Amino acid sequence: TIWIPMRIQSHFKRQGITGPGYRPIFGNMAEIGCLFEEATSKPSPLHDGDHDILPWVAPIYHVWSNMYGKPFLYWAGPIPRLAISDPDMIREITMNTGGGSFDKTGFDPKGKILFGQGLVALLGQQWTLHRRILNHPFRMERVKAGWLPDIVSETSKMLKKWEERRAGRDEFERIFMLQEQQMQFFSLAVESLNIPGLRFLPTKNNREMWRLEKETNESIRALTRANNKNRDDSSSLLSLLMSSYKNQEDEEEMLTEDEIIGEFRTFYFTGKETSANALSWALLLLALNQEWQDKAREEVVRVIGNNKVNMIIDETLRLYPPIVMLMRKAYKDVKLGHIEVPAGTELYLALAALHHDVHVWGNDAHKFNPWRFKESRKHLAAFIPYGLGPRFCVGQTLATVEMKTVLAMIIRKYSLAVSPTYIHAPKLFISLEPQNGVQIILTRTTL
Ligand code: HEM
Repeated sequence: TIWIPMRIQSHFKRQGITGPGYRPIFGNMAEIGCLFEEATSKPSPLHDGDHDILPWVAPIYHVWSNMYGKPFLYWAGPIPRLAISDPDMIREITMNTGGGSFDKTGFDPKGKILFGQGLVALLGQQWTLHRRILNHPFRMERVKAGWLPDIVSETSKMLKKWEERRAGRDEFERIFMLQEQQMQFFSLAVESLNIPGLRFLPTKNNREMWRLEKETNESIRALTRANNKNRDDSSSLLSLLMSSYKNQEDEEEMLTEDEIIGEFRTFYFTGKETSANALSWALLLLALNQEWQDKAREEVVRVIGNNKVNMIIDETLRLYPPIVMLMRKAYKDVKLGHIEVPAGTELYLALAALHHDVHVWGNDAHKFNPWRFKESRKHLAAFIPYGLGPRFCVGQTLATVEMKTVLAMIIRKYSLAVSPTYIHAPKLFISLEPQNGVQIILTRTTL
């Protein structure tokens, strides 16, 4: 806790990389806590359509990169973290994830309570097996045949609810609600200091988390069993997860019931939070930019391709990426550009900083300008809301189809304006969310 971190710190210093100094045992955890608290205590201004969100959603990156330059080194307890936003380095790390030098960081056991033991958390052989199976339900043809009708009918129901202002609740909504409560506890646990063994003690919060976990698992188990009886709906995610697949050696591979529950919990979080928040940001940006709303509505009504809707979604994901940073770890001593990175260093890939980098995107980097996506990509790793390399988002096609459909259905029917009660406060909760929601005034279009 003293000698090794000091040695690593000097190793980086010799290469010109500095940062907030190491403090024994706790590293920079106290400063990180303060920076986040300060960031979330005040709303973010939204002057002249300026969406510079870094001070709010990645305050440690914003403050320390200005103080120490890029990249810089900070300490998660006794673990060194190198914070990076250089697209070449990010490409090298993400493309080579799982290849021996870099991989995801071992998953924080606290995360299990939210994600279950699903794809996001797995490494090595187990990840390869799950990913091979899970690629199937998310292919475009499956998304169109299996998910799109549900997306359309659920969105119609939502629009009807907006009109009728009433809410129903079935088993799926119950699981979402349980997961949302779990997220509050998860966030508290992540913000608090990592005391080994604390998560096993029957504290009030831990007991509540265990109860929620048990209830969620039971609800999913009930769904699985019901699905087992009624297997004609072969396109549902659950049925596809319960099917077997042939691997390259022509052997049958199948997930166990517990593995299915783990993946299902992963998807409740990864599938819902990210896309729902991205859609909220897209609605806000459209409400703030009438001219783009009109362009998109015209496109949707006349069914003339969907380039502008795509561009709007990409620009939303650039300005407000639901996943603000990716974490990796160097498992061997590696050379990253000109930097020698010792094994055990964690790599904080500052995705939001990359998306807002004026050197990559120009002086209007913080402005909403979907036109920028008309041109071909500047750099493979300049725009990576879904990640890059082998661990890129398995649900990307589903998310894109879902967001396009929902957005198109909303703007076809309503014109949007930001409510005067809206307070702009982007917050990194687990994904990037509007801290106080997005209040929008909907007016029925005459179309
Ligand atoms: C706007 C919506 C979404 C965004 C921005 C997003 C973003 C991401 C990103 C950045 C990663 C890579 C994480 C890393 O490299 O460490 C990822 C992975 C993942 N995403 Fe998404 N995602 C979205 C929607 C979805 C949906 C709809 C699903 C499923 C229903 C999903 C399931 C997953 C899973 C399971 C992984 C882990 C993949 C693996 O490790 O092999 N995501 N997502």
